[in-house]
Amino acid sequence: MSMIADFYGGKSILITGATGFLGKVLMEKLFRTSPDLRVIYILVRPKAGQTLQQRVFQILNSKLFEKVKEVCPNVHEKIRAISADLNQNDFAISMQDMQELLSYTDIIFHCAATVRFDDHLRHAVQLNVTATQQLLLMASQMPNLEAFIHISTAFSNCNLKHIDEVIYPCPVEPKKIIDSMEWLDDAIIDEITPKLIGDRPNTYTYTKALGEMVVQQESGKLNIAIIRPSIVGATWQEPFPGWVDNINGPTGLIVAAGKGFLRSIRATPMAVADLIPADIVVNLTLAVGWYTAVHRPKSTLIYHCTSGNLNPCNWGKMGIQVLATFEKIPLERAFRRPKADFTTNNVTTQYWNAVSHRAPAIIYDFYLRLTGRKPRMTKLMNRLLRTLSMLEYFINRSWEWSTYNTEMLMSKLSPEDQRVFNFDVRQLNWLEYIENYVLGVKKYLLKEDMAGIPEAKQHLKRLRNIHYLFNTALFLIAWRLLIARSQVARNVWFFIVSFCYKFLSYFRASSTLKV
Ligand SMILES: CCCCCCCCCCCCCCCCCCCCCC(=O)SCCNC(=O)CCNC(=O)[C@H](O)C(C)(C)COP(=O)(O)OP(=O)(O)OC[C@H]1O[C@@H](n2cnc3c(N)ncnc32)[C@H](O)[C@@H]1OP(=O)(O)O
Ligand SMILES: NC(=O)C1=CN([C@@H]2O[C@H](COP(=O)(O)OP(=O)(O)OC[C@H]3O[C@@H](n4cnc5c(N)ncnc54)[C@H](OP(=O)(O)O)[C@@H]3O)[C@@H](O)[C@H]2O)C=CC1
Repeated sequence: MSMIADFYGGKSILITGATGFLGKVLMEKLFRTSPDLRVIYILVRPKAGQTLQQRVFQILNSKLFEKVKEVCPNVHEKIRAISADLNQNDFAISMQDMQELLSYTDIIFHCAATVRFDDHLRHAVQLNVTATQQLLLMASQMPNLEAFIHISTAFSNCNLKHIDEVIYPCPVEPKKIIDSMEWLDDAIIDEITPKLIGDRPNTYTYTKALGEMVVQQESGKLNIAIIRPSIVGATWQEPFPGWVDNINGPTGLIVAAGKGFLRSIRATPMAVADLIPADIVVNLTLAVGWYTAVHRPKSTLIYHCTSGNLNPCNWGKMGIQVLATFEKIPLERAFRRPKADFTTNNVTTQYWNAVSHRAPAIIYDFYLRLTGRKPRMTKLMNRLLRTLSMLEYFINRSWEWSTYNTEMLMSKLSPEDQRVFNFDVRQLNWLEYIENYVLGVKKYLLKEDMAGIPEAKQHLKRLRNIHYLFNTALFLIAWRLLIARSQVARNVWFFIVSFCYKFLSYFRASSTLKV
C-alpha cells in the first residue's frame, strides 16, 4: 500500500496553474493514484474565448487523462474549477467560492506563474511575487491546511554557480519591489529593470527568487516547502512516455530542428543539459506534500529537482540524439532537412545565422511573393532567432545543485512509494528518454499521425534533391561569372575541360583496342 497515495485520499486539494504543463501532469497523477480524494479545486481564468467549463472539459478529455477515466470514472465531479485571475486583487474569486476554499482546503500546490523570460517586470512581479503573497495570506486563513507547496525554479539563483537548498536573499526586499510597482510608471520600470535583476538574465528568474523570499517571510505558522525543478521536459514514464503539450524550454527548439528551421545554435556541447522529466517533478511534489504535512519539518525545506549531479547529460549528446531520432521519424512538411550544429563563438554564430537562417527565409519569402502568397518565413525566423538569444544563457553554462533534501526524502519513502512516486533520476536512460521526447513532440504537441512517416521521408528526399539542384545551379552561376571576369579562372577552366577531353579520348581509344 502506498502511504502517499493513501494520504491524499479524502483530501481537498487546491492547485494554481492547473491548466499549465506541470499542473496538468500533477492533477492527472493525483486522480490516478488517489481516486478517493475529496476534490481538487483549480483556479482558472477564462482564456482564448473559452469558458472555465470548456477549458476543464478539454483537459479532462485529452489523451493525458485517458488512464484517469479508468480508475476514477467520476473525475468530472471531483474537479471544481473556480473562476480566478491571479493578476487581480483577491484573485477576483467570488465570496462564496472563497468561503468554500478557506473552509475545506487541506493542501495547496502553487504552480501558477508567468514563465516568459521577456515579461515586463510589473507583470512578472504581480504573478510571481504578489500573487504568491496573496495566496499565502489566504492559506493562513485556512483552518484545515496541512501543507503549502510552492513550485519555484532551480534557476531562481542562476547568478550563482553552486546552489544549495537554501533561500538566497535578493538585495532589494520583495515588499519594496511590490510597493514600487504600484506607483512607478512603465518607462521608469523599464529603466530600472536591468539594475534590479543584476546578474540574472531575465525578469522570470529574478521574480521567482523574490517569490521564494516572500514564501520565507510570510510563512508564519504555515507548513511550507519549496520545490525547484530545473528545465522541465516531456514525461519519462507516466502516464505514458513523451507527453508534452507546450513549446517552452527545449521543446520549441526540438520542433524548430525537426522542421528544418533551426540549423545552428550557439551552445556549449559539453555544458550540462539539466533537464528533468515532468513526471519526476510531479512525483517529488506529491512526496513533498505528504512529507511536509505528516512529518512537519521545523523549517521550510527546499528540494532541488535536478538531474545534473546524479545523472548528467550534456547538450551535445542531447542534440545528436534529437537529430538521430528525426532521421528515423521525421516531422511532416519540413521546411528543410533536419540538420543542425552547435557554434561556440559570436562570429560563427552571426555567419550561420545569416547563411543558414536568414538567407533561406528571404529566398523562400521571395518565392512565396512570386507565387502570389503572403511571405511569412522571415518573420518566423526572426522569432526563432529571438528565442535562441533568450535561451543562450542557459545552454552555455553549467550549474551544480545540491540535492541533500531530495535524497533525504527518497530514503524516507517505503519501497512501494519509491516505485509509485519514483523521482530517482539515476534510473533514467537519456537516449531512450530523448527519443520518446521527440516522438511525443510529434504525436502529442504537433498531433502528427505516425502513418504519415513514409510521406514525410519522401518529402525529405525531395528537399534533398532540391538542395543538390540549388547548390549545383548556384555553383554554375558563380563559376560562369568568374570565368567572364578572370583570366586565371578561364585558364583553370580550359585546363579542366582539355584534361577531361584527353581522358575521355584515351578511355575511348583503349576500350576500342580491347575489342
Ligand atoms: C547538434 C544540434 C542539434 C539541435 C537540436 C536542438 C534541440 C536540442 C537543443 C535544446 C536546447 C534547449 C534550451 C532550453 C533552455 C531552457 C532554459 C530554461 C531555464 C528555465 C526553466 C524555468 O524555470 S521556466 C520555464 C521555461 N520557460 C520558458 O521556456 C519560456 C521561454 N519562452 C519565452 O519566454 C517566450 O516564448 C520567448 C522566447 C520570449 C518568445 O516569445 P514570442 O512572443 O516571440 O513567442 P511566444 O512564446 O509568444 O509564441 C510564439 C508562437 O508559438 C505559439 N505558442 C505559444 N505557446 C504555445 C503552445 N503551448 N502550443 C502551441 N503553440 C504555442 C504562439 O501562439 C505563437 O504563435 P503565433 O505567432 O501564431 O500566435
Ligand atoms: N516548465 C519549466 O521548464 C519549469 C517550470 N517551473 C515552474 O513550474 C511552474 C509551472 O510551470 P509550467 O506548468 O511549465 O508553466 P505554464 O506556463 O505551462 O503554466 C502556467 C500556469 O499558470 C497559470 N496562470 C498564469 N497567469 C495566471 C493568472 N493571471 N491567473 C490564473 N492563472 C494564471 C496559467 O493559466 P492559463 O492556462 O490560464 O494561462 C497556467 O495554468 C511555474 O511556477 C514555473 O515557474 C520551474 C522550472 C522549470
